[in-house]
Amino acid sequence: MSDVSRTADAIDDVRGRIRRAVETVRDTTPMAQSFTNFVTINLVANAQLAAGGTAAMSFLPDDVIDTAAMSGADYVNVGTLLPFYKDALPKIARAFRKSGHKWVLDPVAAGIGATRTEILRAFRAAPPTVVRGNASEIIALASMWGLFSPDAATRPAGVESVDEVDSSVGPAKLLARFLAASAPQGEAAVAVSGAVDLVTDGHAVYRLPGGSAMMSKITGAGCSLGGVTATYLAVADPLTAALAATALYNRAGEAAEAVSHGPGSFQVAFLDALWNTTADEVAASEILID
Ligand SMILES: Nc1ncnc2c1ncn2[C@@H]1O[C@H](COP(=O)(O)OP(=O)(O)O)[C@@H](O)[C@H]1O
Ligand SMILES: Cc1ncsc1CCOP(=O)(O)O
Ligand SMILES: [Mg+2]
Repeated sequence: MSDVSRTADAIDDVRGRIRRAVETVRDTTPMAQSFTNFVTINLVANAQLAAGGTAAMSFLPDDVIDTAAMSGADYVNVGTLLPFYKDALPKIARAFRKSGHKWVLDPVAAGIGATRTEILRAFRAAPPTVVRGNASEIIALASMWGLFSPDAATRPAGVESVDEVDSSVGPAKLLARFLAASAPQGEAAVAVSGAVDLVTDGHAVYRLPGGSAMMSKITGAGCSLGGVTATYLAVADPLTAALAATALYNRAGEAAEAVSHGPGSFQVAFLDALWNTTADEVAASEILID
């Protein structure tokens, strides 16, 4: 078989898995619990509902750990931190590891602040199944876990990326391999968002163009993408979950841009589009494999 037909077969297989993940979420309404920031918590829950899942938000370790037993996967986002999170989050991560519970980490603003760095460093010993972030966050996390040495020009960012998605390919692959080697199921994924999104399982690199620049004019497009990735992770393998959520976001962003007039109406239209975009439309998304 030629390389071209092998790649075509691989893409067909990926498209089938994406379609099934989107349909299974809509058919089975899985719960994905979140421990997330105060800024965008409402959009995360609404996006999970619009994608077809259900949401549950909590910050208390005993509550999160008990609810995880009923949750297909969890979402942890370190965007806004409180002092007690320094103990709570590593405790929660260790409990997830012990029970083999799948979870998505969004390392918002990785590299900023001693408390955030301490929490993110602690996750190295009890790692997530999927990391989803912008390019700067992925580079910073891979660097603080000692998987990669950034050049002197790399600097910590706030919640917005200061790096191009392409500059995160190496760190994203190293991070995904580390996660897979630590995962009870032996599989993991890293998703990097931007104008052209990138998803990797540590071996293949998938690029997904599309979406809308308006997604960076509302707060929480990235956070809610992480929450919806957890919704798909409840029913699918990590790579499929990351690809399905990323592709759904790109199609929904385009649909919302076409009917909205600014950030306010864009957010409303975007939730409608998460609900209305079909599994076939998500699966037919342009996907380029390296
Ligand atoms: N310029 C852009 N063009 C198209 N889509 C974009 C653009 N910027 C961000 N997005 C989309 O917005 C969502 C959030 O990505 P991003 O803004 O990188 O996350 P974060 O908010 O965590 O920094 C993703 O679905 C991404 O594809
Ligand atoms: C503005 C802000 N500040 C702390 S968390 C947060 C939300 C970030 O959301 P996103 O990463 O989805 O843009
Ligand atoms: Mg973000």
